[in-house]
Amino acid sequence: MKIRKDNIFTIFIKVLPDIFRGAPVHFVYMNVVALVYSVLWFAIVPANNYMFDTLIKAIDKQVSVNDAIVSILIVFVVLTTQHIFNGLNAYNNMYQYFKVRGFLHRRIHKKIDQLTAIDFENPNVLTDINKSMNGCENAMLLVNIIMNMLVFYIPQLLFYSIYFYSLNPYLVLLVFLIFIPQAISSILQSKYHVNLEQEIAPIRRELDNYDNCIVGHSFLKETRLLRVYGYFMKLYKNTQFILNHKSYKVEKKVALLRLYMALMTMAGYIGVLYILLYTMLNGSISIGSFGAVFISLTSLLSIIKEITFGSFSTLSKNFGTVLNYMNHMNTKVTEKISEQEIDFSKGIDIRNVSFQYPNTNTLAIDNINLHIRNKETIAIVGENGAGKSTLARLLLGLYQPQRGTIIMGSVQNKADYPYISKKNISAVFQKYQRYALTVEENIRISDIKNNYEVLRQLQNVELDTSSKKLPEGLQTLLSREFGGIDLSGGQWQRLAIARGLYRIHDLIILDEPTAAIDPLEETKIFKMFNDVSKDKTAVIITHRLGSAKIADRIIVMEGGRIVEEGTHDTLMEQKGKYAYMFNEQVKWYEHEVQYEKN
Ligand SMILES: Nc1ncnc2c1ncn2[C@@H]1O[C@H](COP(=O)(O)OP(=O)(O)OP(=O)(O)O)[C@@H](O)[C@H]1O
Repeated sequence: MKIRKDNIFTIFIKVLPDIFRGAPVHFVYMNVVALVYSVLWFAIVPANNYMFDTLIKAIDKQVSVNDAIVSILIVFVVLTTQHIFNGLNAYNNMYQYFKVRGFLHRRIHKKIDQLTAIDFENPNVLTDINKSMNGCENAMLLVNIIMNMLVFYIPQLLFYSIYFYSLNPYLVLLVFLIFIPQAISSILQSKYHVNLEQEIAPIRRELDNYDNCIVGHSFLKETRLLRVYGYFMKLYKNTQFILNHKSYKVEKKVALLRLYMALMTMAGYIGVLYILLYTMLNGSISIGSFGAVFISLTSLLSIIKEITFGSFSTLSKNFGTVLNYMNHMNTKVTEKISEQEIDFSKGIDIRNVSFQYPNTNTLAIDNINLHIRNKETIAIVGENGAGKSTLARLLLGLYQPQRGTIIMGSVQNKADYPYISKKNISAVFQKYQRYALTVEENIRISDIKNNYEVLRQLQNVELDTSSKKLPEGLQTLLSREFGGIDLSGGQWQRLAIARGLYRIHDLIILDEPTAAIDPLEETKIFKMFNDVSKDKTAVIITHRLGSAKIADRIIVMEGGRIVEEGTHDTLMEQKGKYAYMFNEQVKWYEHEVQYEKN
């Protein structure tokens, strides 16, 4: 749900509970301190008034020197207490900022966790996430600024108004005339900045992407080797130019607006001084009152400036990102039913399943029908882009098919069916993750509470755990960035497979996790995998057809469809696509062996 029509105050009401919940006691304490500070801030005006009048009377000997000293002391005490509360205020703001920021970040992460895998294939969702991270801190700022208005600035204006009214009612009118142009300016600025934020958020994400390509650790080796620094730098510069150009245009408009409004404020200021002088000269107010008001005018003007140029301008600049935060928190998430154990005794039924990625116009999976028997090992083969990984993700329930149903026991995966986390499913992906954790944590990450046989899984995948390779055994940290060691690509893949096997499962999917392992080793791993998965349902996706032979059945995919299926022998007899691909691979290996011999 996109929030479009909200204004600063309705958004304030909506985000207030979030900010309050982040640090409730502190929120109350902070605002009480700000209110007391507000009273003290104003108290200097009557204190000055009293001091000036007493000093003038002391010169005329109407009061004693002691009275004069007391009047100065009063000003001194008010000023000192003001400073103390100012410090308290600053400290409170800082403390509350860190506490609430942590709380809001956790909320955003929780929300992201509720999104489904397919949401992440949608660029708009990625943009929203990026924008909401900016927005959450600004949501905090928005609440703090408005609360500050309510407990500090508005009481100030009220005190000043009463005081000025008591001197001359016209003074109040003029003060508000100073304020109005500033308020109009702030509303307009807010509008400009909201529009700007909506426009530049995708550009900023693009810029971050190029930035990552230039300085990101994972890109470094490839970008250095390919010498593409210049290429990305050019893209970065162009995008930055567009971003800056759009921002400059809006900032220029805002600067002009502020200039006009500042001129109007100055006119009002001169008006107030004129009335004051006139009122003093006709004897309606004392010299002390004139002095106190004259000094307080500077203070009042700084308050109005702070409200409009400072607080309101910050608010208006960042208002757009707060809307993004709200939009993200209001994103409709697929209804999630807590974890369930799936009954695979009747196998898996894939019925008329079709699937299309967001923002594409072709089907990645095109009307697939397949029954996978319980404890069967299926190999899925096919050329790049045939739909193998997409089918795997549908089986895992990461994506929901737009048409058709996948039935696993009592659970169905189909459009608009509630999302269910599955307890007894495991997988190893093509792009598995390399966690900067210890070896043991890398394996146990999905089930950290239980201590199954980590070592056995490492032996299964034949990962060398000797002290030469892993100086601290299972507790060896795998990350150079944090002072640990790194593994080779093949070793990381073995570790990822061990992680997949470690998770208790009845269905396991290996989506080509063996690309960095040589063909002979891969066959060995698949044989081992076949042994340990005898009583499990297993799906293996591979490009090396020699490895597919170990499966009970081979599925050949092309253009999102199943074009052949059977055992290795029956498929070879059919002399179709599989036989062709297999023979081509054999020829290639024979050629490689011959080449090695020569
Ligand atoms: N995130 C995505 N967004 C849009 N289209 C996608 C996305 N991922 C895959 N596709 C498209 O869906 C089709 C199937 O892709 P898929 O990754 O399932 O193929 P595959 O058989 O696993 O390929 P490979 O062997 O190269 O891994 C392809 O046409 C691909 O371009």
